[in-house]
This record gives sequence, C-alpha cells and structure tokens, in this order.
Amino acid sequence: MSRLWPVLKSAQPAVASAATGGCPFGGARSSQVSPAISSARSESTLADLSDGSLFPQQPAAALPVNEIPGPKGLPLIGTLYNYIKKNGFKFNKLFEAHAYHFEKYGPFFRENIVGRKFNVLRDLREWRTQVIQQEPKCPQRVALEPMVRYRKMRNLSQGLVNSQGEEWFRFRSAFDKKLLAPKEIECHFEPLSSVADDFITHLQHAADPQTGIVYNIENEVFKWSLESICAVLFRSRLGCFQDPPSRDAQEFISNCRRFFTTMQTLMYEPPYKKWFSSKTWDEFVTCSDALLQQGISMTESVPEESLAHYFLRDSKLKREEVALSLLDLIIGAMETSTKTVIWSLYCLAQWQDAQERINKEVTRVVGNRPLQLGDLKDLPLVKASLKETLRLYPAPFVISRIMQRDTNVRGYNVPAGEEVVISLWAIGHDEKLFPDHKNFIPERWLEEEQSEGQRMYNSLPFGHGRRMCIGRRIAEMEIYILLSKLAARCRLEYPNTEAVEPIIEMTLAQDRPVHLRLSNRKLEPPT
Ligand code: HEM
Repeated sequence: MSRLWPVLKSAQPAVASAATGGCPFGGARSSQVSPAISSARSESTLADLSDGSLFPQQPAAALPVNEIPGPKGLPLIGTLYNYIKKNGFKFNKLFEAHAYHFEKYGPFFRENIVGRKFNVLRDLREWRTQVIQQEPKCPQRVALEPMVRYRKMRNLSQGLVNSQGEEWFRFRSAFDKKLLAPKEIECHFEPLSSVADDFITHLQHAADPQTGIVYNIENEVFKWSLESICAVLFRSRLGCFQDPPSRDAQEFISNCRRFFTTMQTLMYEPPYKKWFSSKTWDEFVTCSDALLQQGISMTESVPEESLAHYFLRDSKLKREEVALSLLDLIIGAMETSTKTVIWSLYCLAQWQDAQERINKEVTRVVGNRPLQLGDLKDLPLVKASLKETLRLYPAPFVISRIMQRDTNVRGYNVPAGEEVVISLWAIGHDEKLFPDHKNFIPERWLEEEQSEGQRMYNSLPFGHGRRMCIGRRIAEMEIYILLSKLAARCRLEYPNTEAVEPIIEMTLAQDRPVHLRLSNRKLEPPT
C-alpha cells in the first residue's frame, strides 16, 4: 500500500518523482533535441530566455479543464481504485497506464488520483508551443519533498533543483552559462576522457575471470557517474576506481546511495508519516548531513581552473549556496546518468548489429590513436545511440510543469496551480513516429533517415525551455566519450535470456541487476 501514497502527496513522488521530470529532482533535456528545435531555443541559455515576454492571449472559447477526456474516478479517491484493484495498473509502471489512456482517450487526458490532477499530453509540439513557450520567467516543477523538508529543517536554502520563483532564477542564472554554453563545456573533455579510460580498465578488472561477466554493473556505472561529475566540478579525481576506492570516494558513494534509496522510500510513504520520526527519515537526514559536510569541505580548497572555484569567486552566491548547488548538480547527475548509461550498455549488448556498426564508426574515425574532442562531431552514430537509448528508456519518463496562470492547452483552460505533464515514454514508443519502435535502431536519428515528424518534435529527453536540464551538455559529452571508448575497446554481450524491463524508481530504472559480459576487442585497422 505504501507505494500508492506518492500520488496522494501534493508536493511530489511515485508519480511525482517521475512526473517532476526525473533528474531525480524532478524531471530534466540538445543535440538530443531534434534539429528543428535545436536551431531555435534549445541552444539558448537562461540569459536568452529571461525576457518573460511570451504570454499569448487566451482564446475565448477554451473548454473547462474538467472536460478533458480521461478515466472517471470515484469521489475522494479519484482513479486510485484502478491502481489498487487486482490486475490494475501499477504505479511503478505508470507509463503503461499512460499508454493505455492515450489509446482510449486521445492525445490529452486528465486523471484525478486522490485529488491530485494530472493533465497528460503526448505531443511534443503542443508541449513546446502551448506549455513551454508560455512559461513565465521562473517555471515551476514539483519539488522533491524530502529534500525540501530537510533543507527547511536545517535552515538552508533550497538550491538549484528545488527552489522556485526568483530564488530559483538567482541560482540558475549563476550556473547557466558555464554549464550550458557549448564552448564552456569543451574544457571538460580531457578530465572526462581520463575518467572513461579508468572506468573501462576498472570494468575489465571487475569482470569475472572465468566468464568475463561484470555482475550488477550498476555498482560500477554509479562510480563512473560520480567520478565524472566530480572531475567536471572540482577538476580533481575522487578516487572511485582505486582498489579499494579512496576513503573520500567510499564515503561519498555510500552517502549518495543511501541518499537515493532513502529519498525514494520517503517519497513513497503515506504523507502523514512525515509528522513522525522514522528510521528512514533519520537515515536520510544522516546521509544528507554527511553529503552537505563533504560538499562544504570539497569547496574549501579547489583548484583555480575548476568550475567550483569559478562559482565561488564569480557567482555572487554565498559559499554555502555554492556548496548546496554543487551537491544539487551531483545529485542531479547521478541517477539520470547512471541509469541512462546502464540502458545504453544493455541496448548495445542486446542489439549486437548496432554495436558492430558503432564500433566500425569509431574505428574509422579514431583508429589507433586516442579519442580527441574534434572527433565527437564525426561520430553521429554514437550520438544517435544515446538518443535512441533515451527514446526507449527516457530517464525521466515524463516532465511536468505547474501552471502559474490559466493556460490554454489543446483548447482546454488549465487553471493556475494544476500540473501539465508530457509523457516522453509514450512519444518514444509511438509506432507511427518510430516504426519498429521496440527495436534499438540508432540510424533512425541520422538526418537523412528521419521523417519530417521526427525532425520536428520527437525528442526532448533533457526537457526544454528555461528549466531544462542544466547538465545536458555535460551528460551528453561524458556519455559520448564513454560510448566511443567502450566501442573501441570492448565487445558487450547480455548473458541472460530474460529481457530487462523498465520500472519507475527515482528515474526509469532496470527491474533487476544487469549483468554484462565484456570481452576485449582487437583494434581492427580502419577501412
Ligand atoms: C542522461 C542524463 C540526464 C538526463 C536524461 C537528464 C534529464 C533531466 C530532465 C528531464 C530535467 C527536467 C527538465 C525540465 O523540467 O524541463 C533535468 C533537470 C535537472 N538536471 Fe538533468 N539529466 C541528465 C543529466 C544531468 C547531469 C549530468 C546534471 C549535472 C551536471 C544534471 C542536473 C540537473 C539539474 C540540476 C536539474 C534541475 C534544473 C532546474 O530545475 O533548474 N542532469 N534533467
């Protein structure tokens, strides 16, 4: 029963953590953006978007929101019954319920689960033009309630992920350009390359010597993700791949993992529980305190060339605010990047032909020399494979916005305070948009292969607009580097017969530990 509660809470989870948009902190996505989009807003930083001048007039004839088609619920509990009855929908498979409702009610449906109303869209063009382009200067997403509660309790600012309004704008403006402007990101290529090299060597050592299998690859990918984001922010290595990992790394890894597992549990608890102390809450507080402490001490001596140093010196934020925001970036990066990379590796292992084509591309472009920054633009298939992974398994399977004024969406007047949600899962699994949608076919993202519909509005895994994922460019760069290097050095196989299925945790997670077989490739001469 506890799993049902997230939907009952006004400020977030089960439904909400996914619904909030998924960088654990609520949902966040532009080379990932289709070309038509990326040429426009997706290249923008917050500074370009801060004019706040995008409010159109409401057409007079908008229908009332409760006329949006959708499943009818019972008084008080709404459609909760559909989720608790035998053979009903499952909250940890909410994307399936969405797909069913789209099929039945059309491209915009409304569902009321115990008073929380979801207006769910499946058309990215409508999302972009009717929701994102109408958003005010400070768009709102549902916040991650345990983090909000903890920071209130400790009298801390809410930071980048969970603050709203002008407070959010202040944080976001301080970080936006350094993290999103393509030129600013280039300096992270070398540190990320070195992390990727070490990670692959580490994987090779972690593989069982008899079978070549790396069991539960998540443990290792989590380390890559943490080491990568720390290399970007602090220009120094945490030591996750040392044997054993450095003490700092061990503590950080264990605090981060506990942070995510306890936060997930808290988000799924009945709301009344927050009035009582619980073991999970205590544990969440303990690891949040420890992370904060580590975050603060990490900002105490940072190399001059690091991003952390730049933010401390130039951002006009207080030291504590910078430390909290750096933690937010780490937290924002960890779950999304880890889960996405696991899905990527799984797809390559399952679709051997695609893996071979990617290996050929990398061999042709890079050959025997080390990967260079300039190579990334010549590796379209590597980039396409990330897009294709995020189509099949979008880490945040939905993105949400809380309307801050009455807004006309698809001819319905959605009142201020209600949520509109876009289902990235439903778009990515739409057979009309993506023929043969169950198969991993990176080529479908290459320019000449794309249909007009695809070119237009079919991929926003990092979100869009002022509140899009601030780590998008870093995420793309670190994953392109990793996939290119892996493709050159290793062959991946999935040794089991049962497919891994997606379930909703903090983001779209794997329903079981993923084991992968790794074998070394002999570098073939470029053709
Ligand atoms: C594959 C990896 C990633 C995916 C798919 C992803 C996706 C997203 C999405 C969908 C959102 C919400 C966007 C919206 O509401 O429109 C988001 C927000 C966010 N992401 Fe990511 N993300 C990824 C990696 C990262 C990384 C590496 C970082 C840190 C460097 C990061 C930091 C954040 C932060 C701080 C937010 C909140 C931004 C705000 O509210 O202003 N993400 N992410």
